[in-house]
Parts: sequence; structure tokens; C-alpha cells
Amino acid sequence: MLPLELTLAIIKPHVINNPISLSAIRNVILTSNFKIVRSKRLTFTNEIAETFYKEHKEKFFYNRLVTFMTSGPSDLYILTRENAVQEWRRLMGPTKVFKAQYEQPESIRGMYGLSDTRNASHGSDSTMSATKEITLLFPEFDIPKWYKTEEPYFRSGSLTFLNKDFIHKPNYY
Ligand SMILES: Nc1ncnc2c1ncn2[C@@H]1O[C@H](COP(=O)(O)OP(=O)(O)OP(=O)(O)O)[C@@H](O)[C@H]1O
Repeated sequence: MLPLELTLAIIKPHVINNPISLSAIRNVILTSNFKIVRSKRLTFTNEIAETFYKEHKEKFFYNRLVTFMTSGPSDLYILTRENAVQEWRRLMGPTKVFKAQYEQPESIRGMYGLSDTRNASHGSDSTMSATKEITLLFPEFDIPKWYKTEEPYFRSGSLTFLNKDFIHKPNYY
């Protein structure tokens, strides 16, 4: 059996204000073989948003993006499954909402994106990015330790359902 992969998923601020869209996206997570390893609601500070999107610093949409991401809370998820990075990005659909609506209307961005900036969700684009992003947003989460102590339980299916209110306790040891 392949080891599980971790990815970082973000549900962006405009969705948090819409309970129907929010629960629909959560439902996509829970019905797509993902397991939620950790989750939290967080309002990005300027510092976090600028670090998170530093590769876009020179782009025309950077200020707009930082302003949007600091405008209200986002829901953050560390997700796991096989091919987690690729699978979450597939479910999100294309970055640009018009393209998403045209080419993958049933994707998360196709259904819940409002504009190229307010495109509903984020997903790490590689396992290396996932590691960096998780370290920034969940500084208390120890990735090597998770692989050693928890991944086997997730992989064997002993942990079958973890919802947003799951309080992490290693009571399955
Ligand atoms: N042309 C654009 N106009 C406005 N905002 C944009 C544009 N392109 C990207 N963005 C915003 O910047 C974010 C990061 O862009 P990137 O090119 O890394 O896309 P991505 O990898 O599909 O998205 P993400 O990193 O959020 O998963 C996008 O999710 C979107 O919010």
C-alpha cells in the first residue's frame, strides 16, 4: 500500500460567509476519500498572506489577493489520502473561474468561485509546497512525527472519519 500524502486545502473568505457553499465544499472533502488530519479557522494576517503568496509579489493581482485573504476567516485543512495533492487540485478545477465554469462546471471553483481572486479554494501544488504551507499555517504540526506515529492508523483505515470538530487526541494508540 502506498504511503499517504498530505496536502493543504484552504476554503477562502467569501465562502465562509455562505453556509450552503461552505457545507457543500466540506461535503466534497468528506466524500472524496480524504481524511481530515487537522483543521482550523484562521484570519490571515498581512504577514501570513504576504509570506504565503510571496511568489506572486510582482503580479498585478498580488495586492488584491492579500487584501482578500486578510478580509475575513478562511478554513484550513491538512488533508490526507493517496495522491492527495493531485486529487484536491483536480476537485478544485482551474484557477481561473471563467475557465473552471466553462471546462469543469462541477468543480469547486466552477461552482463556488466568484472571480479569479475569489476562486473559492486553495490547494498545494506539490508535496514540497504542502510541507512549506503546512509549516507556515500549522506551526505546531510536526510532519515527520505524523508520518511516524499517525500515518499508519490513517492508512490502515482505523481512523475513518474526522470532522472539523475533531479534537486531536492520540486515543487510538
Ligand atoms: N489572473 C489572476 N487574477 C486575479 N487573481 C489571480 C489570478 N491568478 C491567480 N490569482 C489568485 O492567486 C492565487 C494563486 O495563484 P496560482 O497561480 O498559484 O494558482 P493556483 O495554484 O491554482 O491557486 P492556489 O495556489 O490558490 O491553489 C489563486 O488561487 C487566485 O486566488
